[in-house]
Amino acid sequence: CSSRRAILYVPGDDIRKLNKALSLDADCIVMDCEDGVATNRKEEARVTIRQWLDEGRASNSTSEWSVRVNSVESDLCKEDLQTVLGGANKPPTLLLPKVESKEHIQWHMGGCQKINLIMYIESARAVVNLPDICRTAEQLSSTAPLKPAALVFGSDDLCANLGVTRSDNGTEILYARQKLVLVAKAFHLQAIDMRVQVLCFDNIPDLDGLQRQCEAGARMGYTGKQVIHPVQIPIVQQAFMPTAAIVEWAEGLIAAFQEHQKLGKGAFVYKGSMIDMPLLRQAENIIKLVSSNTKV
Ligand SMILES: CC(=O)SCCNC(=O)CCNC(=O)[C@H](O)C(C)(C)COP(=O)(O)OP(=O)(O)OC[C@H]1O[C@@H](n2cnc3c(N)ncnc32)[C@H](O)[C@@H]1OP(=O)(O)O
Ligand SMILES: O=CC(=O)O
Ligand SMILES: [Mg+2]
Repeated sequence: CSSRRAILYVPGDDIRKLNKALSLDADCIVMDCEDGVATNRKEEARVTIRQWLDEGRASNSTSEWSVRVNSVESDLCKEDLQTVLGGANKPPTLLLPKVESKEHIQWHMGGCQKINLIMYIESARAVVNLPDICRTAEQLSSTAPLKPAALVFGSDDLCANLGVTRSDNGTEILYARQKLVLVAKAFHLQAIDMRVQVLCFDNIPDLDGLQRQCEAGARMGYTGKQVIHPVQIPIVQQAFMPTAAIVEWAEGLIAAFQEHQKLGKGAFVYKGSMIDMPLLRQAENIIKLVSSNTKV
């Protein structure tokens, strides 16, 4: 499956921004019913999203047009699901915020079309229960029309839940950020990183800061990031795409590895480094990442 590098939030009730998103190149567009939508606009958001799906408005877009519903514990989730999934044209991916326990994903949906499920981890309870949540999602996916696809690190809600004042690099929530990647990999889920908290000074987004945070996330094993503004999309997409030099290194390493295997050598030196099986796996990861990213 292709990985979602830049996932862009668009408030589901904001038709101007939805139209704008048609011209953008985000990997995944999240039509939001949750925190980007005012409480008195929730119905407007779900109805607008249903209309977009019914009319196939994004059918020519190369982005994945998905929907974030409200959390199971809000009073809004059931109605969101009924409206958003209650038509012939279903979104390919559903994002479920504030998943806290396995009980939150033990809910049912009608229909037989498989829908990707992206789960938000954004509270202390969710971080503690994370393996249990993923295991339950995996088990349910054999019978439910849901296919667990990714975990999102919801740093804003996590900070609010913990009472944390976050610095730019997020040291205060590093443990949770790393735990999410670890558990995601254990359950073959994509790990999608936190959004940058500070967007701008005088309305000029801090794109260098964004780039640095993407690179740090990529080093930790994240392969995508949440964004809220169009200018952030290309920075994120590029940061989560290996450079040509790295791809060349990986291809060369794989070829050299195969040659040395034929010679009966499991370890050898390539471009000044000792290479053995784990390095081959790293090189294969890079090639896999390139082929799973359809947009450049
Ligand atoms: C923690 C979380 O859960 S994050 C998710 C919840 N938050 C959100 O969804 C916020 C999403 N982002 C936004 O709503 C906006 O970017 C804001 C409110 C922060 C700023 O909006 P604006 O003041 O309109 O920004 P700005 O003037 O720089 O926008 C430039 C252009 O990009 C468009 N744009 C801005 N953000 C978005 C977006 N998220 N999606 C699509 N288009 C957008 C604007 O409509 C404008 O286009 P236009 O001139 O053709 O109308
Ligand atoms: O939903 C995202 C978050 O950071 O909270
Ligand atoms: Mg959140």
